[in-house]
Amino acid sequence: MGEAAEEGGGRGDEGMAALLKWAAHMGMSDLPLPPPMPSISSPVEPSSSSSYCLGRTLFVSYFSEAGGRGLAAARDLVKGELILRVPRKSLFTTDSAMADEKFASCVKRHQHRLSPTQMLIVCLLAEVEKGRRSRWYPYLVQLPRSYNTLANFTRFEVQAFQVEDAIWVSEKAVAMAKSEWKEAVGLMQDLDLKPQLLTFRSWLWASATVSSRTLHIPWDSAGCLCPVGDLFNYAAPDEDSPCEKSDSKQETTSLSIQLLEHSSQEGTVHNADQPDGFMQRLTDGGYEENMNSYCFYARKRYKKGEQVLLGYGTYTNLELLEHYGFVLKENPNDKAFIELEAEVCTSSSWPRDSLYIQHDGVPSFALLCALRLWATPMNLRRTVGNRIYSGSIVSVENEVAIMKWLAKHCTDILARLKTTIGEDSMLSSTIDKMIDHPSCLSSTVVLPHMSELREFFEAHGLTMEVADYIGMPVNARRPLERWKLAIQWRLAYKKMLQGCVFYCENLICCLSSQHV
Ligand SMILES: C[S@@+](CC[C@H](N)C(=O)[O-])C[C@H]1O[C@@H](n2cnc3c(N)ncnc32)[C@H](O)[C@@H]1O
Repeated sequence: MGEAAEEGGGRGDEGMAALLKWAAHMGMSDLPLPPPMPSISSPVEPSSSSSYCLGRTLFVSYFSEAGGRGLAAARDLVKGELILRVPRKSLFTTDSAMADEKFASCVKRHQHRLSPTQMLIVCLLAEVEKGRRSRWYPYLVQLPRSYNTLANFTRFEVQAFQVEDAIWVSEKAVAMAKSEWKEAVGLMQDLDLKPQLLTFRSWLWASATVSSRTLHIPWDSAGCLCPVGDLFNYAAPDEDSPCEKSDSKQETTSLSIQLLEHSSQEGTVHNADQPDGFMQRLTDGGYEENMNSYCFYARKRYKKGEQVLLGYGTYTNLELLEHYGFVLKENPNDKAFIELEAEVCTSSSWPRDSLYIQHDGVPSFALLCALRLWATPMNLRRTVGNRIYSGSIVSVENEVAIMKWLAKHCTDILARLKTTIGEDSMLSSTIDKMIDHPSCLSSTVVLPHMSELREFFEAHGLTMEVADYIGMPVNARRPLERWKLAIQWRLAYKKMLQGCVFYCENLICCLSSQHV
């Protein structure tokens, strides 16, 4: 997308200022209700202090450690208060594009063959083609130019995951993107889109835009693109928030903000029991029919200048990578799936996806139950079944046996993976240096990683020697970033397994001393 912004950057200050001016014109506001008179409104206006300011509440800023470009609090914010309202007319949906009759009649001929998400992707590409004629032009030019979602990973980058499960998920994401593109090409040709927009590359861009930026709306399962509202970066949902613990995700919307359970006329609900004076909301955003707008609320207190974050949903690191193109260093919802003997899975009725190691190294409840049952002699399983399902251990012997088995199993898996935790950490910081200082390669390269580095260069048609001499090519930045993401992912995976070994060894120690 020639004119779109670099992720986290933008087409300079002017582009962002133009977007915010456009947002003000479209009626975006930090006020709960549309003001009665335009003259006394407080729209999202570039203020005199900063052209990046949205009304009195938010401003666009850059956060190198959490998401790049994002939104910050322009004043102290109270938990639960409305911070941004985006009117329906500025949301980009399939419906918006279908307002054009010629476009709509062409699309309808293909509609039954394409999913709602494919339709939205086509609509986005058609809107991009309009260039300056598009109503959303100031928004479209601020979209990232490229993404690091899984479907963009090359063969080398996919192999860098090392773990079979992750490789399989990535290959599936790449294959899915290709087949969805092939299904949609006929419609795009009928719409007479420019050849440049018919390519798989353009499709990947548009589908990653939809995957990483859409919000849930009740009338279209593909969701909507929400200008300015999609500048909020992600923080994992708080562990104490009841609905955010839920595993359920919106299938097709990516910033999967569930609908607000209720909303008052003013958009905030007073509740004397809450320290902040606001009813605790179940979510931090949603489409509100009575406001005819997408509304965003502060999920917690924010100090002036702090980044304001949104909980898109509960995701593992692999899911974050698949849909959004990033991983969290500390992700309380991350999970490590390990190979299990068929009998472990069949010995209990727990679904396979509930058998995993948690981010802190502790085996999931279901995994513990399944292992306890598996380690119980067949003829006793029925007798102890109830105890196991209520979370109790069967016996010290049984518990020690499964802990020993699990610790050994994790150790064996770690030993089979090509690199160690230490090597991955070093490689990750080497890549950081290569990204930051592409011209001084030889001083940044650390010897243990020569073979993987060599493979990286070969995958990009370079030799180490040439790259060392001329430095990293500028266009290697994105591949380096994706490679680093794969390494960060496998590092987090290995740490979970190592954490599990520690957990098991500790428990064995405790149980053995108690038993004695
Ligand atoms: C809805 S957009 C948020 C705004 C985005 N930073 C921008 O510049 O347009 C979601 C994207 O922001 C980035 N992002 C959001 N939260 C992040 C986080 N906690 N860490 C790293 N990247 C994040 C990811 O690239 C993700 O796909």
